[in-house]
Amino acid sequence: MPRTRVKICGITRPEDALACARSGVDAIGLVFAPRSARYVDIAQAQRVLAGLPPFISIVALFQNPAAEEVRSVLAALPVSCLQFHGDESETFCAAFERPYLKAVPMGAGADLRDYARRFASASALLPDSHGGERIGGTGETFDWGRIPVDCGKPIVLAGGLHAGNVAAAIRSVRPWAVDVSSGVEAAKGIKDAAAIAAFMQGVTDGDSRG
Ligand SMILES: O=C(O)c1ccccc1N[C@@H]1O[C@H](COP(=O)(O)O)[C@@H](O)[C@H]1O
Repeated sequence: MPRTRVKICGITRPEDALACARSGVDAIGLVFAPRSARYVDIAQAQRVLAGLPPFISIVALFQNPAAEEVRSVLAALPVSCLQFHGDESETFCAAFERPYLKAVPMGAGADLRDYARRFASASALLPDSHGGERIGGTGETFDWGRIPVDCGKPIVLAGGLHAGNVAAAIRSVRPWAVDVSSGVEAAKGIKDAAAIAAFMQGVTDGDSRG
């Protein structure tokens, strides 16, 4: 089994991007959803990425953006992957010829197999606790038992993960990757290097036992 990949989302400061790199994080997420407390504009995103060593994937997160907003970010930043966290259609998500993650709000009735069929072009599905008024980055978990063993797409598990529960989440879901924002923060948009390191240890524990 490959080790579970880790994405840390909502990076707003260069020092937090470096803390991720030093802890062995695979991907960092930049939030371009204006309603988020973790929103960065392109200039801030460029500052965040300026001192980052190579081989760390950059994920650009959007929520119901205009196509032009996505294109502006892609033109200005070395984005490896897009993340769509709203009600975007498959046609829209696929229009940028870039790998993308499609977030799935795990409210009542959410059906990951159905999403896998409808978003055949997605690289992975990202089940999360958002939906309704909750835009994402909620820090809330959902019932991991609702994720089918093989839904037809790799799973990037999100929603309320932290150092204390990520090992159990990995043993329960066996996702391709885990994604965290609130659970490694000192305050909204301000990451905590010790919490990131502890989270990485939790991932190692989840991979090594059970
Ligand atoms: O992080 C945000 O502020 C955000 C805003 C809008 C949509 C998604 C957002 N974050 C994503 O939410 C999940 C879970 O976050 P948390 O660990 O529960 O805080 C994660 O995929 C973030 O990428």
